[in-house]
Amino acid sequence: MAAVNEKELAALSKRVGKNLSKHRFEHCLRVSDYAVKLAKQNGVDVNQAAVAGLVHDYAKEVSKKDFLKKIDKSGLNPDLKNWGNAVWHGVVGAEFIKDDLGIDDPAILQAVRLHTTGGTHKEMTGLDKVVFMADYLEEGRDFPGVEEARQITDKSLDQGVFYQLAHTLSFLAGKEKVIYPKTFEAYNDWAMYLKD
Ligand SMILES: Nc1ncnc2c1ncn2[C@@H]1O[C@H](COP(=O)(O)OP(=O)(O)O)[C@@H](O)[C@H]1O
Repeated sequence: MAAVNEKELAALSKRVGKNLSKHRFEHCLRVSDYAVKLAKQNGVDVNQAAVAGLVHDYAKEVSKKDFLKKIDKSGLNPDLKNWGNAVWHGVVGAEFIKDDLGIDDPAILQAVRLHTTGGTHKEMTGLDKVVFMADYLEEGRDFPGVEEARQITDKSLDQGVFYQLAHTLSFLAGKEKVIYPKTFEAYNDWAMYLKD
């Protein structure tokens, strides 16, 4: 991707901020910063990391009605309609980012699509992993184990991805929540990949 200068990033940031509450926007700014840090550590394009981190939750506050409309308009799999905001804001959110913000870099859009669910080790690019982990580890996060997760990720981005998948599955199951199957598939794939 062409380099994004400070001015372009500031303009994008303003547009993202208009679509989000203050606390959500501040999370996006921190995810962007953490994504840049992880990108530098892992030889990933820093511009793409900054932009993908900034926009990853752009659609987080979109209404159910507008998500359902977008699924139809963008020709996405109608099965998505059976899910909710947790899945939509990434998978369908990428369509809002393309249509409203004019971001058409497929690498950035994919990182947004995968930022909640993760994906298999073959599917996830360095950028996808950086954004997935930055969302989990940004400086405002304070769940038990976050420091351990940061240390693991500093040593190995792949181990960080696996840690997050395992802990998110266990967290959601502990709360008896519905879990999007892609995350199970991703977990099994990473377990086989890293443990063999
Ligand atoms: N595989 C999954 N299936 C269903 N819900 C999930 C899954 N993974 C995460 N979630 C939940 O979706 C919500 C959004 O998560 P996430 O996208 O990681 O946060 P953010 O909104 O900061 O980007 C959280 O409540 C999280 O617990």
